[in-house]
Amino acid sequence: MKKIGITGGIGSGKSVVCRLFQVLGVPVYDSDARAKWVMSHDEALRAELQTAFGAATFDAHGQLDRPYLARLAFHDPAQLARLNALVHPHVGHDFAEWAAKQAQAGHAYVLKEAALLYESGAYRQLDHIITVFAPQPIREARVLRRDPHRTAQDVQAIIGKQLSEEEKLQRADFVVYNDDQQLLIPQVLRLNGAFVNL
Ligand SMILES: CC(C)(COP(=O)(O)OP(=O)(O)OC[C@H]1O[C@@H](n2cnc3c(N)ncnc32)[C@H](O)[C@@H]1O)[C@@H](O)C(=O)NCCC(=O)NCCS
Ligand SMILES: Nc1ncnc2c1ncn2[C@@H]1O[C@H](COP(=O)(O)OP(=O)(O)OP(=O)(O)O)[C@@H](O)[C@H]1O
Repeated sequence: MKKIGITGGIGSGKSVVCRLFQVLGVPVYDSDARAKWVMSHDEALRAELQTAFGAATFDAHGQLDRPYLARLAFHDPAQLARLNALVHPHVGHDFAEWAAKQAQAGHAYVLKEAALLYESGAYRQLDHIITVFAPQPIREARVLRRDPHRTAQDVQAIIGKQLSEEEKLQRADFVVYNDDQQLLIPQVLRLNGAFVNL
């Protein structure tokens, strides 16, 4: 079973493209969602996060305070590096377990969706990488529509923490253009046809 990564900057449309693959029956691992899950449920990681970022990391109900962590991490490279170093290894193990189960179920390939496949080193666990590309002004407008709590500066700060689109395009094995010019479904169907025969 092939493990294929799918990445792209914030607002590029990774989740939308993954939903199309899911419609075709392809299992998709959502790294963002799983990162949040392990940060909330893994007791050792919770303790490490609290030590690193203080009592305010979890609210009075024990829930992860994401806006607090976002303020810390997306505006301070040292804090972000610390957060990544704590969380990414857990996501890597969680993905390996998940992928082993999918292999037993007989799937030809699975997708791992993550904003940070190259930055986190996760690409090393994968056979091929797809980059979803959209120009920055389109990405910013999409995120501001999707996340009303974020300002344009917030989105630009996050973009500044991610690898440039040029580098992602250069390193990718496959590209999906989600630039409001090219149709998505034919691109996904073409890739699916290629992946089942890899
Ligand atoms: C800092 C946190 C709590 C902020 O949560 P919040 O709900 O505000 O934002 P959300 O998770 O939806 O992220 C918004 C977008 O920011 C980008 N982003 C997320 N984490 C990172 C990161 N570590 N570095 C750069 N960009 C990131 C992604 O494009 C993401 O979709 C959260 O992003 C987090 O826990 N990040 C660390 C884990 C991680 O690296 N996840 C990404 C893939 S494994
Ligand atoms: N082709 C498109 N046409 C219209 N809206 C789109 C298109 N692609 C994505 N969107 C919208 O743009 C927003 C961002 O897309 P999506 O959440 O898939 O991005 P993402 O790459 O997963 O972002 P993030 O890194 O933040 O998780 C969503 O609200 C989505 O519905």
